[in-house]
Amino acid sequence: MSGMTGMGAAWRHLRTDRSAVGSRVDPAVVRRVLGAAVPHRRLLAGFGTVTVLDALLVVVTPLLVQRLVDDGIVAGEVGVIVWVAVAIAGVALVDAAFGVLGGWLSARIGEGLIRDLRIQVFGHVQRQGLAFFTRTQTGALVSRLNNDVVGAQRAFTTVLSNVVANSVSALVVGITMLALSWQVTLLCLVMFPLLFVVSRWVGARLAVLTREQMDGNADLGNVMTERFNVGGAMLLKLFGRRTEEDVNFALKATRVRDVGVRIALLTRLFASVMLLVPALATALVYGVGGYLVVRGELTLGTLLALATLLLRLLGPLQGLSNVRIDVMTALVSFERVFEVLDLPSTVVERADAVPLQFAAGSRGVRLELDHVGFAYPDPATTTLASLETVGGADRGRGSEPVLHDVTFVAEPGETVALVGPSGAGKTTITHLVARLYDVDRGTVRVAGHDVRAVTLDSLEDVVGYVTQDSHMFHDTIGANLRYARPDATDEQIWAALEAARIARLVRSLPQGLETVVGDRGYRLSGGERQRLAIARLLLKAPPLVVLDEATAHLDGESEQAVQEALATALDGRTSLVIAHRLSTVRSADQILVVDGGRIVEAGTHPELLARGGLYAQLHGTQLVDDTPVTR
Ligand SMILES: Nc1ncnc2c1ncn2[C@@H]1O[C@H](COP(=O)(O)OP(=O)(O)OP(=O)(O)O)[C@@H](O)[C@H]1O
Repeated sequence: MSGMTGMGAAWRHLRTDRSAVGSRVDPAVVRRVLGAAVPHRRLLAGFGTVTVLDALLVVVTPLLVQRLVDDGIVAGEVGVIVWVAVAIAGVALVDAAFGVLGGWLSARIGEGLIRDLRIQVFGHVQRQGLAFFTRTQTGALVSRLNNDVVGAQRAFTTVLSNVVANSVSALVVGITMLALSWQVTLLCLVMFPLLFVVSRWVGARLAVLTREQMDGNADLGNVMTERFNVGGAMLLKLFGRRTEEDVNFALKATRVRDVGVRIALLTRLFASVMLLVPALATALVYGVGGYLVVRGELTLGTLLALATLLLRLLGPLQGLSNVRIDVMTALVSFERVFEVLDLPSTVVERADAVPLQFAAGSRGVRLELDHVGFAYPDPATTTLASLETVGGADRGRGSEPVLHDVTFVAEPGETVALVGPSGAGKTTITHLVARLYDVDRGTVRVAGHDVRAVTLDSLEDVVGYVTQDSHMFHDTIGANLRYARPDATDEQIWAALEAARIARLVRSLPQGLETVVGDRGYRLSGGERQRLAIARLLLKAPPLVVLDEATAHLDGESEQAVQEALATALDGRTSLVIAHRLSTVRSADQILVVDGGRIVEAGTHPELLARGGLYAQLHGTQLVDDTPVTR
């Protein structure tokens, strides 16, 4: 460690984004960072000790060289030569051992810190309300979880080793050199300011270029991720924009190339200066020192020791000149992580929340919406601007109310169908049932309890959702199903698959339950995916089911399979269904017609038809006639 290359360390600093340096050190952030380090204090103490001892070793070898030359070679004492040479080897061994030990300790501290921060951020993000995820760009969030957390860790251990090791080394080397020959030392030190001037100049320019390069690369990355997925690629093909896309991409790639070339040029310049200054200083040491040796004012050994020490001063001095950048960069990374940790969730479990109780095996639970009013939360409160998908132009503007005075009751075991024009608020109503969002006015009650008064886990156990595009993780069919019920036996899983009319397909797959599905796995058709989601729901067996019926036309056979599976899933449960099919509304106990966020009509199919209102209009245009032609 003591032989650290000044060049590598200096270069890393130059590439550091200096935008952080202008900001102020926030004592609160510093306190939190220290708090995060507390669990690792023993390792930190060990790391500090090893670093200091290692830094002290920097001067030992040059001093041994002095003895070797003066007392051994010049004096013709072979014994001394052997003794000192062995000692030099010993120091090298100890140095190497300290290097390994220090590296291990710093990795333990750093990786431990990453682990702690990752677990905290993951847990916190998981508990965010749905509003957070509708606004947040997944890439930006994942990068925050990966890069910033790693950045915080790296900066933290860098600051530690930089400040401690470099201060001790610079101090010890400086004092030793002065003690050996203050004249030569002062003369050499005159050269060093030149190094700082150049490195600052290059650093300032590189900071700007580095940022440009990062932005440029991120830009390229975004273009690719947005277009190289099924949705984006489809859009590209449907609108025939290939040539424009090529040109746009080429422009961005050119920008990245130009910045890259300029960075390379500055790098070479910097490298040359970094080599030149010590070389000139060495020339000075040998020139002036050699003269002093001839005049008998300096021994040959001392001259050689000075020359060696000089080179060992470079790295620590360079490192110390960048301590502020290191500290600020570390704090900025930490701040960005803390920013995510401090974002409050829109849906929070009350401290006095109780588990939602319902009689096991009951025919569903009662669902009641009581004068519910709702507006989607203001984007400013749901996510961080830096994590948003859109420009955030609507931040802070608040949202218009989407639901007004919505009141209805679904008795245990009843099916309530929601129908209405697009954008009327049907999906929004379903979101309020499992508290994906909180109401602004009125109350949502499940089994007689206000959903805000019960624990989120117990509420999630009671309510099951099957959406049009139910998500499957990139995992096996078995694992996806067990997500609903980890202790399910294979028999129970097959029973659920059977009931969801998908068992035959799973059996026909070569790997059966072990078949990997999801984004990058086996391509399930719309109908298959929905039936698998129904099987998952059946395993969970919630007494209240929220269902968004498929609007897409499936082929006759899957259509019938999905309908049968749904009939099984809803049987004996309370259900709230966004209905798109005639068969569903006909069999529903109650149909609610939603328009402009209000329930404008309610009743059974014949009642509403007879009324001749909005339902009668929608009936002909919006509902898929899937009733078998038996009449
Ligand atoms: N996450 C959201 N943030 C802000 N506004 C939203 C959000 N989701 C939906 N809206 C708005 O709320 C209103 C109701 O939307 P909702 O999705 O509930 O309608 P819907 O009846 O289910 O429509 P569709 O049948 O087309 O799915 C719409 O004006 C919509 O733009």
